[in-house]
Parts: sequence; structure tokens; C-alpha cells
Amino acid sequence: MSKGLLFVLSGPSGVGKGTVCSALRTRMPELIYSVSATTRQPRAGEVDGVNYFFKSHEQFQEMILNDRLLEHAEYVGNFYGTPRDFVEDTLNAGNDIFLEIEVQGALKVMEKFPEGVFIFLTPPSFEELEQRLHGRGTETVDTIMNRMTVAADELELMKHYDYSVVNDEIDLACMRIQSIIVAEHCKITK
Ligand SMILES: Nc1ncnc2c1ncn2[C@@H]1O[C@H](COP(=O)(O)OP(=O)(O)OP(=O)(O)O)[C@@H](O)[C@H]1O
Ligand SMILES: Nc1nc2c(ncn2[C@@H]2O[C@H](COP(=O)(O)O)[C@@H](O)[C@H]2O)c(=O)[nH]1
Repeated sequence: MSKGLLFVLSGPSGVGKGTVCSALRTRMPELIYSVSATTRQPRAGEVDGVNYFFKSHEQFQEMILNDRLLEHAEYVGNFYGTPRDFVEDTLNAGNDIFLEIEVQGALKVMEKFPEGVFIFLTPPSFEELEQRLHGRGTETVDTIMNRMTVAADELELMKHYDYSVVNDEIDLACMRIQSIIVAEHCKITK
């Protein structure tokens, strides 16, 4: 049996990864999504095991020590990581898996799964990215300025990815990602 394909969606903070990913979940419910572990507190409506596996710092450290995470990264004061077994079991069973993670984590996955398909979500412009961060209303002006500086560095890393997708409109961005998934399945292995 051939293995499934690993898809990773990544990009700067505020570009719309979470938004596009939830729209994609509606359009492609058959796709299997990786549920990350995190030390951050659940937001209203988030369910343990569905949105994230919510862990204490001690539990998260234990996962790292026991090599249970494929990658992990610290992001604005919290830790996030991809549970290894679920990804490997899904791929070995011949199913695709979809990860939505930040850029440092994606680069680590690239080292372990160079055959993965890496998609970088880009904003239509820097100004629009800043507006989205302000519009979301979850960060202070200082944090937004920091994230914009980090975003400039992250855009430099786009060259390591396989695809760049502009998130101008949510529906269009989803359609582009769906096209990539279909195209990857039509690829001839050389
Ligand atoms: N195509 C779009 N057009 C306009 N606004 C958008 C679009 N996509 C997302 N947004 C808005 O941009 C803001 C940031 O989106 P989102 O939280 O999904 O970003 P993110 O990349 O997941 O951020 P983070 O990495 O910080 O979690 C949200 O307010 C969202 O509603
Ligand atoms: N490196 C990883 N990054 C992850 C993972 N799961 C989510 N994320 C990214 O964290 C930020 C913040 O997420 P939020 O839910 O607190 O807004 C966002 O960019 C996610 O893509 C992971 O397992 N590893």
C-alpha cells in the first residue's frame, strides 16, 4: 500500500492560516487534520482533543523527552507541537494528513519529511497583513509591530516551500489549496 501525503500550511501570524484551515475543513471534511498539543489556555468554545490537546508545561516537556512530538516551537509565550504517532500512523495507513503550523515548526518538519508538500500562505500586501492583525484585536500595538518584523523574516523563508498561496479571499485561497492537493495526487513519481 502506498503512503499518504503530508501537507503543511504555514505562513506569518495574521495571514489567515486558522481562518483558511477551518474553511478548508468544511470543504474537505474527508481530509485528516493533525491536532496539535499546546500549553496555551483554551479559548472560549475550544474543546480538548478537537482543537488542541491542552497540556501543562510538565506534560508538554514529557512529550518532548519521550520523543512524542514530530516538531515543537515556542510561539508568543506558549509551546505548540505536532504529535508524531498520529502523523506517522495516518501516512502509513495510506491516508493524507494536513498540518497547520507556524514557520519554524514547518522548517523542522521539512527536515524530517522532505517528501512533504509545503504551502506558504502569503498576505496580498504587508499593509493588509498589519490591518488583519489590528482587526483581529488580540494583540497590542507593540506585539503587532514585533510580528510584522518577524513576518518580514518569514517571507524570506518562503523559498524553501513548494507552493505559495495568496490569501486575498478565503474562498479563493481554499480553492488554490484544494487544487494543490489534487495536483499532488496526479503527480508521476520519477
Ligand atoms: N482572506 C481574508 N480577508 C480578510 N480578512 C481575513 C482573511 N483571512 C483571514 N482574515 C482575518 O485576519 C485575521 C487573522 O486571521 P487568523 O487568525 O486566521 O490568522 P493566523 O495566520 O492563523 O494567525 P496566527 O498565526 O497569529 O494564529 C482574522 O481576524 C481573520 O478574520
Ligand atoms: N510549530 C507549531 N505551530 C503550531 C502548531 N499548532 C498550531 N501552531 C501555530 O501556532 C500559532 C498560534 O496558534 P493559536 O491557535 O494559538 O492562534 C499559529 O500560527 C498556528 O499555526 C504546532 O503543532 N506546531
